[in-house]
Amino acid sequence: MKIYSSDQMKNIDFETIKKYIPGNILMEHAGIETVRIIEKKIQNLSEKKVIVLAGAGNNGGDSFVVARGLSSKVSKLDIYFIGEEEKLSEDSRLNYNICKKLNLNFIKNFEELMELNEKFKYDIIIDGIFGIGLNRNVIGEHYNLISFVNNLKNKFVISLDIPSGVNSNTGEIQKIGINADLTIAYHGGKLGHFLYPGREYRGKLSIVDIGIPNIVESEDDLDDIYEIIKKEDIKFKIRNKNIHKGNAGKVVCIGGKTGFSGAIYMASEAALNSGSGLVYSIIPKGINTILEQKSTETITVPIGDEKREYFRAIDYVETINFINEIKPDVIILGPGIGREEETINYILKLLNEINDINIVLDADGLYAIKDDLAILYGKNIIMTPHMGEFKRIIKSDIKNKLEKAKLFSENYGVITVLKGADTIISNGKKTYINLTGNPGMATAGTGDVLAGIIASFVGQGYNRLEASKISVFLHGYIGDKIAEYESEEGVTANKIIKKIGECIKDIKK
Ligand SMILES: NC(=O)C1=CN([C@@H]2O[C@H](COP(=O)(O)OP(=O)(O)OC[C@H]3O[C@@H](n4cnc5c(N)ncnc54)[C@H](O)[C@@H]3O)[C@@H](O)[C@H]2O)[C@@H](O)CC1
Ligand SMILES: Nc1ncnc2c1ncn2[C@@H]1O[C@H](COP(=O)(O)OP(=O)(O)O)[C@@H](O)[C@H]1O
Ligand SMILES: [K+]
Repeated sequence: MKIYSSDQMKNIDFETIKKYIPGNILMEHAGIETVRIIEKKIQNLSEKKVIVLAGAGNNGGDSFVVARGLSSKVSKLDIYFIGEEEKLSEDSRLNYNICKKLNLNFIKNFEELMELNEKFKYDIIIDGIFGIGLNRNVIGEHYNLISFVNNLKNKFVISLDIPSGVNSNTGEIQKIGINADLTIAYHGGKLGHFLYPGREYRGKLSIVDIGIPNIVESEDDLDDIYEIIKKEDIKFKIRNKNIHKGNAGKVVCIGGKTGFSGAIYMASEAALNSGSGLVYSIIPKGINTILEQKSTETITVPIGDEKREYFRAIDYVETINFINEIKPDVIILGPGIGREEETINYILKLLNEINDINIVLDADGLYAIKDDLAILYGKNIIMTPHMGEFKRIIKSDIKNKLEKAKLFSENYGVITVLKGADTIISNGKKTYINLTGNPGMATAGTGDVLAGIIASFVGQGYNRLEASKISVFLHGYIGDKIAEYESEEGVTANKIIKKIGECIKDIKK
């Protein structure tokens, strides 16, 4: 499902108003649709005492329409306008004046608001303080107002378009944000509704149509496309009836060192359980015995001498020879591989040699390239960093992480799967935010499993972006199933592997 950045949304509003529908009609739609949703969702509405908080922008304008629509349907309604009348936009002023003419009660100042609340105890708060026009940190009287709302007891907070204080592009909180129970968004979801921490602030999300004609978006070919991944967007390919293991996807996992054999084991098992025909694990010989005992279907390919506990640079020759011989569809490079200097050189030498094969670069494979990013150019790479690994690579903080992941993908020609509670997948043009998964997945090895699933789907012929999208959704979906059957605490990487098949079936339904 498509979602929007604030610039895209502003542009859509602008084009609609310029060519087709006046702003005050859009505002009317936004406000009236909001009233309709409130009537549907709030029981005993006629008994409720409502305070409408209106800011100086068009979000405030929407709230004047809501105030007018709700005033006769509730037991008490007051408006607190935090702004200057002279600075209101034409559309907002129109609705402000209607509220005045209707003699709706405007609260004079913050002190009066507190007094009235003491007396009546508002039970519904309409938040029209800021919408997608928020462009700086919230301070002063706005800060105090938001803090006042968040501290109220027994209230139901409804934010118009986006909770005030949440940045609609990044989901970041601009110093303080309204903690909403329900957000009613106009025309479409915004990035800030789905990226944390904004995702936690917005409560339930309802998206309403405000009458923007379809033609506006077809005329406006958006350069960047943002989507959240829905179950119905996941399309698994039908497996060809006469395939054999040699052409059902050949995956090579490269990684492991003493103490970290589990990572490569889990990546390989995840690949197998996602449908790959053949999975090989290239590992330092020193851990071969352990891995052979654990794996039954995976073919282990030990490299180096008996005591070799980690890869050395020279091992790349043997590795490349093997790769040239078996011609895999995809290589996972990095799980459990470690950070020995020799190993880093091994990884860099390998990457220099491999040009046409798909690579999932994970874990310490990402550590190895952190000072040699040019090595990524011209290759078919999916990178799967978590936030810490990504920070190390881009050498900056991860504020505005979506934009940074998108830019990185564009600049280096890779697909970035930036893992977290709101995993972001981008090829630089198209960017997805994933909604599946839960805090139970913050446990050792779940990342290795994801790398294995992604590689498996790449190997089965899905394009890299599609494979990443499907895998991230599926991985989180399985985590959610385990949390539902057992508990979030019960989620482990091994359980995720075991449920891959069942959940693929589930998603196909
Ligand atoms: N006509 C339109 O374009 C439509 C706009 N709509 C509404 O309009 C909203 C966007 O309206 P605006 O662009 O006017 O923006 P907002 O209503 O979000 O507010 C922006 C105003 O707040 C000020 N501001 C921003 N950050 C501030 C801060 N931290 N502290 C104090 N003041 C701050 C800005 O200078 C500006 O005056 C949408 O979210 C939506 O609710 C909808 O009514 C649909 C139609
Ligand atoms: N709070 C969370 N909500 C949803 N998914 C999460 C959460 N925390 C972690 N995950 C997922 O779990 C996986 C963890 O991967 P990673 O950090 O690489 O762990 P490891 O290195 O232990 O395998 C990622 O896919 C991430 O998206
Ligand atoms: K708002």
